[in-house]
Amino acid sequence: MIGLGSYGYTAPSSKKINAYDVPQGVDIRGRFDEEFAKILTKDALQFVADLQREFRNHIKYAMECRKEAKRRHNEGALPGFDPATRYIREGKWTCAPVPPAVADRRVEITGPVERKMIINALNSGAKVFMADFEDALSPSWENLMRGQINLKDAVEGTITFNDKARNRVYKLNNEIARLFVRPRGWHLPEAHIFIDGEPATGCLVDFGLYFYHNYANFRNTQGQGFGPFFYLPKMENSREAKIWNSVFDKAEKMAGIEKGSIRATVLIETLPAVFQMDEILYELRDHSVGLNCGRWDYIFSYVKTFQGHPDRLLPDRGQVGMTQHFMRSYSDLLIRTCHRRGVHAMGGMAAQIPIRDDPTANEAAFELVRKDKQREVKAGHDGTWAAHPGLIKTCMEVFTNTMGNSPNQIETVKREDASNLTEDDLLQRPRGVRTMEGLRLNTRVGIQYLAAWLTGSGSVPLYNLMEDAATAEISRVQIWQWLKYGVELDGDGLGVRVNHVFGRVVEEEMARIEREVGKEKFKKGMYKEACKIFTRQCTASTLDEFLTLDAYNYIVIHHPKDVSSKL
Ligand SMILES: CC(=O)SCCNC(=O)CCNC(=O)[C@H](O)C(C)(C)COP(=O)(O)OP(=O)(O)OC[C@H]1O[C@@H](n2cnc3c(N)ncnc32)[C@H](O)[C@@H]1OP(=O)(O)O
Ligand SMILES: O=CC(=O)O
Ligand SMILES: [Mg+2]
Repeated sequence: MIGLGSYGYTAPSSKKINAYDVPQGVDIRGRFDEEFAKILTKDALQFVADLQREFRNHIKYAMECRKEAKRRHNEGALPGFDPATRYIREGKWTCAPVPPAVADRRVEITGPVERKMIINALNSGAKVFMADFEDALSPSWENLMRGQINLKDAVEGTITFNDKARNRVYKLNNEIARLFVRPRGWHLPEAHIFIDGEPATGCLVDFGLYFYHNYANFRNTQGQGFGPFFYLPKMENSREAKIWNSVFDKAEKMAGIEKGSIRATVLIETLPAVFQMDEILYELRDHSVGLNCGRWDYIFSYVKTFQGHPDRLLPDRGQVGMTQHFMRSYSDLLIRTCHRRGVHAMGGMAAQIPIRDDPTANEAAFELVRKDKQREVKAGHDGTWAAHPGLIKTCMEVFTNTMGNSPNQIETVKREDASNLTEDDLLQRPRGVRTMEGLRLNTRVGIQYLAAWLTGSGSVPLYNLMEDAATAEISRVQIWQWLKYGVELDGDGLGVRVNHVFGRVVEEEMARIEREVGKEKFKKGMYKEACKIFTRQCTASTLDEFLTLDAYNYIVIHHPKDVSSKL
């Protein structure tokens, strides 16, 4: 059952009785399940509702400020450093000391909050596992609630998974990675939970439920007295970090734990945020464990921020790597900023994954990952991300070759040279060409990713690369930008204009997808719906803010009748 566009903002029916035991003003519209009810307890929901009520206006204001910044950028303004907060950038202050439990983060594995993957990731040999409610997860009610159950079992140490088909039981090793959790971004609603007649804020649901059920166990078993630990995505301004800081203060108070127990790494993955790194750390200085280069969303954000600037069009997606001047400058400045403030400067995700059936291609993929990690560690990053357990050993070797036994490079690589980086360096136009193959690949990847997302998978392997919401966004906005400005594909020598061929490209790539995945899977999957959503967004006169916001309407499923009929 698909609730097409149904989450709206309608008030909950006063007659309906919830099977979940909810506090006043809270209405659960997702399917009832006895297992989910152990997460959606009255006390936990009360905590989420308290967060929602205290912070909803701050969040609304922050989202309005995003719109205002967008308006300025669309009128031609460039993002830059804020003169009003120069005193923070130039001031001598540091963040709270790094908790011993997470001093060494040289390799972090990431993955959705799926049961088997959580066990595999915690056992992978990585120092940290970032469990993802965000880029790697399709936020269906089932995925979110099961994700919470899985994390609770993981923190309790009791998580197991029985793969009956393969006759294999998964359980935790004695040594496991430290757990970080990434809630959704500020912009996403949770349409299965209404609070005072409005959908809850997605990230407050993710954070609130996880924190409520796990803080005590986590601090005892994982955090050596600190924690829980979080990754915070997609922020654009330090005012958004300030809200998180207040959320953490409130959570610590509720739990009766010391201020500064909760720690978070902020992803710098929007273009406006690169000019706010000091300010973001400053707001979170009691709760920070660093920043991370979220390179894929950053590239997406470059296009989004410059949607009104036809002189800043991107070349093919495959050419926008970390060695482009604007990307290298961002990583260098992030390292300098973090180390000056005493916290980790984390690298990002190379998209290559192991290729099982082709040893030569596999070695080439590993070599690309190796090079990317060498660049990161030599630049001064304290750790990096791996998409797959098969890559941990390689990443670990590269970081250990340079860092030896030191847990990080915070005190040893200061990168003062990066203090000379200017706004021009951070905004420099990416170089490269645009090709028909680039257009075709964007189309094929975008549609297949969205089809997977609509059917519950938020990260998938496509053409030997990891694809998730952030990488798919690049494919979408790149096509949008090329169409909007009638770009000529200059890399093939054919001089074809994108808007003359896009319709035909979509048809041909859909046919190719059908051939590649097979008729049966194509028919059963949501490829046609995905194609409709994707092409609508690519051809829209105004750029949609997020691919997943519109697509979310297709995965919202309300169950009021099922619930009341059970009573
Ligand atoms: C831009 C960003 O935000 S990056 C961060 C968000 N993105 C991610 O986290 C992506 C994480 N990676 C993945 O989801 C997966 O690696 C994929 C989808 C890219 C590839 O997955 P698969 O095709 O299943 O990989 P493959 O078949 O090689 O998996 C082999 C084994 O490794 C496991 N595995 C693969 N990736 C992971 C992972 N990230 N964490 C834990 N286990 C993993 C599989 O579950 C499988 O386990 P099994 O042998 O016990 O059955
Ligand atoms: O979240 C990470 C990114 O690269 O985007
Ligand atoms: Mg991201």
